[in-house]
Amino acid sequence: MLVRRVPFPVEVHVRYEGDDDPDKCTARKLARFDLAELHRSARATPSGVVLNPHAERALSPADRRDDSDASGSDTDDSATADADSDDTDRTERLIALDCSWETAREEQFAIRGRHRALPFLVAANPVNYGTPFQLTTVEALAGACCILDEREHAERLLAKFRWGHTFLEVNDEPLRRYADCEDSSEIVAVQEEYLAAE
Ligand SMILES: C[S@@+](CC[C@H](N)C(=O)[O-])C[C@H]1O[C@@H](n2cnc3c(N)ncnc32)[C@H](O)[C@@H]1O
Repeated sequence: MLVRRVPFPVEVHVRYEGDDDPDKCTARKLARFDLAELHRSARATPSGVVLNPHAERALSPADRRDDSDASGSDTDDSATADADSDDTDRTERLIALDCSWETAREEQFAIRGRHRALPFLVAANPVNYGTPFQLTTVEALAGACCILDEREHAERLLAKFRWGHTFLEVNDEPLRRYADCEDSSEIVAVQEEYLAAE
């Protein structure tokens, strides 16, 4: 099957819980620079690709295919899946939930959209440096942009953080390999290699 990838812009949205240290909050900083829109309730948050570490399906380039078969091959896995997404809307929306890791339980992610977990990537922020999977909001959004072939957008987001470029450096190889994958199952196979080497 021919898969056509069309470059189209990514909108960055954050469901902002506000229970984390505001001075260290990466989502607030993104919003200050107009790089993300914060939403105070799930209801006010638009639907899109929800970055959810509890999701069963891994984010993959298939999540932005301009291909009507893509929804059949990589369907929504969440009870909160978007029922009213508009196929003609060419803007991909990435949604993160900014809250403290202590409160980031599964039920917190009751946000409309296609829920996706990020594959193995390590944090580069000073608080969790070197920890796999537990990324800050900006790292998660930037990682997702790279997987969706929007590396420049990732660089724009991370440029506001002193340590931002380190995230792309330490994850350079996996991010490039993930971006070359076809779908979620390929991503998981690549991820296995990194997990085995841990
Ligand atoms: C729990 S919050 C912590 C935010 C932190 N206080 C900050 O200032 O950036 C991080 C958010 O990034 C996204 N995220 C982080 N790691 C992820 C992963 N492995 N898979 C999917 N999403 C992830 C989720 O939306 C998650 O709720």
